[in-house]
Amino acid sequence: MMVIRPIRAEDYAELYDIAVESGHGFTSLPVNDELLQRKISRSEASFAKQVEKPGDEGYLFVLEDPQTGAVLGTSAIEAAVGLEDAFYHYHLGKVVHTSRALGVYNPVDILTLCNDYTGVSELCTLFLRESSRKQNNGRLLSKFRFLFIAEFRQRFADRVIAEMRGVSDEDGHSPFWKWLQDSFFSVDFPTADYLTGIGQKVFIAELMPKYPIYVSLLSKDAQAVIGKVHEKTRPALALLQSEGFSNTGYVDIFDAGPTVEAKVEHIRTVRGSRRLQVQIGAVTGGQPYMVSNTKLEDFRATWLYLLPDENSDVVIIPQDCADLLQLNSGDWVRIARI
Ligand SMILES: CC(C)(COP(=O)(O)OP(=O)(O)OC[C@H]1O[C@@H](n2cnc3c(N)ncnc32)[C@H](O)[C@@H]1OP(=O)(O)O)[C@@H](O)C(=O)NCCC(=O)NCCSC(=O)CCC(=O)O
Ligand SMILES: NC(=[NH2+])NCCC[C@H](N)C(=O)O
Repeated sequence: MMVIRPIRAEDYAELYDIAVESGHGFTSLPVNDELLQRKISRSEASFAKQVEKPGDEGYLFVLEDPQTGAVLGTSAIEAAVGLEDAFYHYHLGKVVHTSRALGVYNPVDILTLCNDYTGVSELCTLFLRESSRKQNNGRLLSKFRFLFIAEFRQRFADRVIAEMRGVSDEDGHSPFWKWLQDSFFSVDFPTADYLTGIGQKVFIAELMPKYPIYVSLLSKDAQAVIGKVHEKTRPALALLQSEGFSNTGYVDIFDAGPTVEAKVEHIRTVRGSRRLQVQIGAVTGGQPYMVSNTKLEDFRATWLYLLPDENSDVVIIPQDCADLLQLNSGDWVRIARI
């Protein structure tokens, strides 16, 4: 059994290793000591804070192997984006150029710079170390966040997005950025992505093309990757799609990776989750479920086989799981199918 828990200061060295492993285009984990330290302390403060509505909180979790204490992956939720500084996207829209007299009808795609997602919650920083990409680790690391959101609903907005990493190669070359770089910026993609990750985003407003861009005027290579995800990000996208997330035309301004969104009330795990009271005992058979306790700073989640009764508010949890999630008989848990 693996366990999800809030990140702690002692996890710094492992978070640093994960930042290195996550590679180019992984905006939220730049390889920068001070920034990674700050991410941990901001997360600790967010879990400790009294919150009535979403603000500048960032909740960063890790997946731990309780047998060894090793940190196997990370997963995070930003309560509300774009409240401190502007949060940009391109929106892929259409205009129709038509002339009845000439019998011409030309629908064309355009990209428009916008801040439409200001104030929404964001899922981010999903990373599982290669050797742990097995069993339900990846599913748990992505989906437990919906148990947390359902449990602490007032801490999040009504809409949730995730920016999926777009196409770039091993050396950090992005076909979409290449076009922007040649025409408007002079820095390379890893530099632009790094500056964004450490919060130095002013250059975007200063240098980004302000007027809508006709997609047909971009290089063919740039056009080909609009709305496409990085090969290694396909499983992350599949997991969110299975929860009902979809793309409505918004793409990343640097690598044109798709942003997906869902209303909290429509997210499959949020809708299907149940709050039940714990009875400790043996479980044989059953179905795979995610389970979390209902604590904030001591939040814990895992997955295991359970046999919840549709008509009862009580669920039987085995002792080892109760220990892992810090549960006693009579405590409340939230469960959902994984
Ligand atoms: C995302 C994870 C954690 C997922 O873990 P695993 O790879 O073990 O997942 P998995 O269980 O094997 O696969 C999850 C689901 O994706 C499907 N799947 C696997 N490979 C696929 C592919 N090439 N194309 C389409 N679907 C694919 C599987 O069938 C499965 O669905 P079924 O179970 O239905 O069969 C990992 O791949 C990872 O760390 N990737 C690299 C980092 C990364 O790019 N992270 C996302 C950045 S973007 C971000 O962070 C924002 C998004 C977010 O926070 O959620
Ligand atoms: N299009 C992008 N590169 N967006 C960033 C993707 C990575 C991921 N959302 C993160 O937390 O960093």
